[in-house]
Amino acid sequence: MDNNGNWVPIESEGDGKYAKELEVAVKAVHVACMLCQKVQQDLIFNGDQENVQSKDDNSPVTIADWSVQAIVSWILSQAFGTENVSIVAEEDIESLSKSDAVSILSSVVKTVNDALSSASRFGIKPPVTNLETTQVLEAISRCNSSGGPTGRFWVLDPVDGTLGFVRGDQYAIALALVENGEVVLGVLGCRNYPMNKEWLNYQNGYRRILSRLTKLDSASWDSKGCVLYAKKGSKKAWMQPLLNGDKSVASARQIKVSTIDNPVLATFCEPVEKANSSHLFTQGLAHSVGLRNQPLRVYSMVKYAAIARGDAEIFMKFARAGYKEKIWDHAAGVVIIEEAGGIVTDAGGRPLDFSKGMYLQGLDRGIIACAGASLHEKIMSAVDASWNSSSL
Ligand SMILES: Nc1ncnc2c1ncn2[C@@H]1O[C@H](COP(=O)(O)OS(=O)(=O)O)[C@@H](OP(=O)(O)O)[C@H]1O
Ligand SMILES: [Mg+2]
Ligand SMILES: [Mg+2]
Ligand SMILES: [Mg+2]
Repeated sequence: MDNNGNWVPIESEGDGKYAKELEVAVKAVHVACMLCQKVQQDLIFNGDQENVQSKDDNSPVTIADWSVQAIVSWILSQAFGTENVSIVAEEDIESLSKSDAVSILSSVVKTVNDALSSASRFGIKPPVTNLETTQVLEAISRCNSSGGPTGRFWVLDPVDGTLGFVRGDQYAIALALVENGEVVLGVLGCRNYPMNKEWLNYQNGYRRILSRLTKLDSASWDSKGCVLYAKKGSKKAWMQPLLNGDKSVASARQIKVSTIDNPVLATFCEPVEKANSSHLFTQGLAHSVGLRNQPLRVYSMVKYAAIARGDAEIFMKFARAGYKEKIWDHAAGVVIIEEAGGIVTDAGGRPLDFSKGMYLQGLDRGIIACAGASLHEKIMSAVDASWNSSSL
């Protein structure tokens, strides 16, 4: 919102640097949110379980993950020219190209073309004719950059929190632009994170609220969700309601982190799965710092969105020893929190390093994001005090 409390359009953001990149990225994420909503609805309400596969590490991947990667890659290439677009992204086409994946591949191609046929509602020019299977596979596999310290590349997590996605819960579409090792733009699409924060109350479970609401009023489910974005150095982060496709440019309002700096009043969020972050360690840490509120366990980078919007004050992730964090799980969220006024570092207080390829190399123990410096210092000291006695 501007100083008078009005919503302002996306074009008014900043000095014009990266303006086209931001505009295209935000539109692409809106299209991707629409695509995901349709796939999740089919998955949950029609039980289309054949559209969920298991990767070698047993983590899930769905037609939405591949379709979003294809569509974002295609939109970026159309806007900037294939030769100018380099993308580091989570998915590849190995399993999609196998002979037993014919049906899932055709679902991906159909999902991509269906979404592209509605893309003009979001200001994206669709292809003249439907994309062929080979074009879809090519768009997915073009996202094969390995990142690094120089030049410009996009970082895409087509569906972050795929587990939440298949469970009918929270997930995010995360797109960032990195230049010379620094994240310069971040966009997060949170289809199931309403503008109104009450819905993030995990003690009730998103899915339960969803099913109750869907019975009562399916129209209001359709209008939920938000897209957050920020440009490095602007000191501003923005939130748009998800477009229903009736306007090509939505207005946005500025978001800021919470002003709460007293741990007694603060809320921390963390991954839902114990396998992804030690709940035992954060429980001890929370106790020692004096955090009283129950942790908000949320799938995906919606946790970063919650900090940036001021709905929670602390995010912690302590993965098991040996796990290497991927840049696409953090890039967009980090710049959005920082520009909203917050701090994101590893447990040693160093900024996350996006310049060393697809992994966050040299990460010290875990990730700590806070609304303010005083909370951040308290958490870091508590980690130091309890680390050696932990089994991490
Ligand atoms: N073992 C392990 N430890 C830590 N992190 C892991 C691990 N395995 C996977 N991942 C990555 O975690 C991403 C999901 O993180 P979340 O914070 O959403 O976790 S949770 O589902 O809420 O528990 C998830 O992102 P998506 O694959 O995009 O869903 C993974 O990149
Ligand atoms: Mg992810
Ligand atoms: Mg993912
Ligand atoms: Mg995954």
